[in-house]
Amino acid sequence: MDITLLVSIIVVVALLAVGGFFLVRTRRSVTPGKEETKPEVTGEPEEAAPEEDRERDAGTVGTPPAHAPPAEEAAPAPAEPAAPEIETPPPSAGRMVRLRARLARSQSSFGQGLLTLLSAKTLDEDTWEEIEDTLITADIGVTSATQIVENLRTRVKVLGTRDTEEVRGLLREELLNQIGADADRAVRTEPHSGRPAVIMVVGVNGTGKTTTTGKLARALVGDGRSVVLGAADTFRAAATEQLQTWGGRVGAPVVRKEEGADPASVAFDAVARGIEDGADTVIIDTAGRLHTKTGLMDELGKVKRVVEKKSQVDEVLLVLDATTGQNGLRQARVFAEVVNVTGIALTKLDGTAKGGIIVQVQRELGVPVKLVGLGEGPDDLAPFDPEVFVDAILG
Ligand SMILES: Nc1nc2c(ncn2[C@@H]2O[C@H](COP(=O)(O)OP(=O)(O)OP(=O)(O)O)[C@@H](O)[C@H]2O)c(=O)[nH]1
Repeated sequence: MDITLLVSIIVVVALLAVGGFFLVRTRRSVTPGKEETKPEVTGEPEEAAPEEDRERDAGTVGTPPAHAPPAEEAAPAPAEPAAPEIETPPPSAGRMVRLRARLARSQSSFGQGLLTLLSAKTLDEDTWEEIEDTLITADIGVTSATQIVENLRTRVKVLGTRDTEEVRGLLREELLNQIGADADRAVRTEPHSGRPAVIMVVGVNGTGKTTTTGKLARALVGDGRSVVLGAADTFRAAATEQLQTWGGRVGAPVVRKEEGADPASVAFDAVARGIEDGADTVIIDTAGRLHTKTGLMDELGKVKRVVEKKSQVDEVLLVLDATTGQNGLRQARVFAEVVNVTGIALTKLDGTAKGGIIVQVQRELGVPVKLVGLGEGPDDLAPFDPEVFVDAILG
C-alpha cells in the first residue's frame, strides 16, 4: 500500500474518532442540565404546554407552579358566610322525665342502699343509724336526715310490716315531704305590664351560669317565647362568645360590650333592648364571683339596682354546682343576702350521687330549686320535678 494512502486513512480515522468523542461529550453535558430544570409533575415548568394549562385549570395536574397564582387567588371571591341555622329546640315540658335515666344513673345507688337497709330482717339501732348516715352522705343535711329516720321508725312500727313495696312507699313520701312537693317552682318568665320578664343568673365561677343561661333561653324559645340575652359577664371574654353562640343557635339577640365594660350598663341595655323589641324574657348572665370577695358581691348588687331603674327583676337564679356540696351551701347564703335569690338552678346533678343537696339548700335558704342541670348537652336542663326526682332515686 502506498504510504500516502495509508497516512490519509489514519488521518481520516483519527478525525472521525475525535469528532465522535466531542459529539458524545456535548450530548452528555446537555442532558444533566435538562434534568435539573425539567419539572416533575410537582416541579416548576419553564412554560406549560397548552394542553397542560387546560389540565391545570381543571385542577388535574399536581401542585401549581410557584409563579402561577395560587388556587385561592384564582378562585372566585368566597361567598358571604352562611347565617347560622336557627334551631328549633324541644319544649321544656316533660324534660325531667326524658332525663330520668340520667338521674337514676347518678342517684339510684343512694336510693337502693336505703331500700336494702329498710328491708333488712331486723331493723335494729345500728341499721337505723346506717340509714341516717346514708342520707347524710347524700348531702341531705343532718336535720332532714334525723327527721326522715324518726318518721320512718314510727311509721314502720305502726304499719307492722316491711313489705318492699310498702317500705318504698313510706320512704318516697318522706323524701317528698323533705323536698316539698307543693313548692312553687315556676321560673318567672312571663312578660307583664307590657314589659319582658327579667331574669338574672348569678353564682360563683364555673358553676355553669353561662351554660344555664343558654340552655334556659333554648328551652324558652322551644316553648314559643322570644328572648333577649345580656352578656354581663364582661370579665371573661369567652363567656360573651359562649353566650353569643347559644343565642345565635336559637335566634335570640345578645346584648354585649367590650371586655371589661361595666356589667351594670350591659344589663341595663339588655333590658332596654328587650323592652324595645317587645320580647317576652330578658336573661342576664353575670360574671362568676367568689362569695368571699366583698367588692365583687357589691358589684352584683349594683347590677341589680341599675337594672331595676329600667324594670323590676322577676327572678334571680342562683346557679349551684351539685358536686360542691357544703361549699355550695355557703355560697348560697352569701348570694341570697346580696341579691335576694328567688330560685336555684342546681347543675351537674348528673355527676354526683349527692342529690340530697336539694333538700339542704332549700331548707337553708327557703328558696326552691327550680331547674336542674343533668348534662352538658344543650337540652340537658329541666324544670325540677320532685316526684320524678324521688322516683329516679328509688329506682
Ligand atoms: N355535666 C354537666 N356539666 C355542666 C352542667 N352545667 C354546666 N356544665 C359544665 O360546666 C362547665 C362550666 O360552665 P360555664 O357555663 O362556663 O360556667 P360559668 O359559671 O358561666 O363560668 P364562669 O363564667 O367562669 O363563672 C362547662 O364545661 C359546662 O358544660 C351540667 O348540668 N352537667
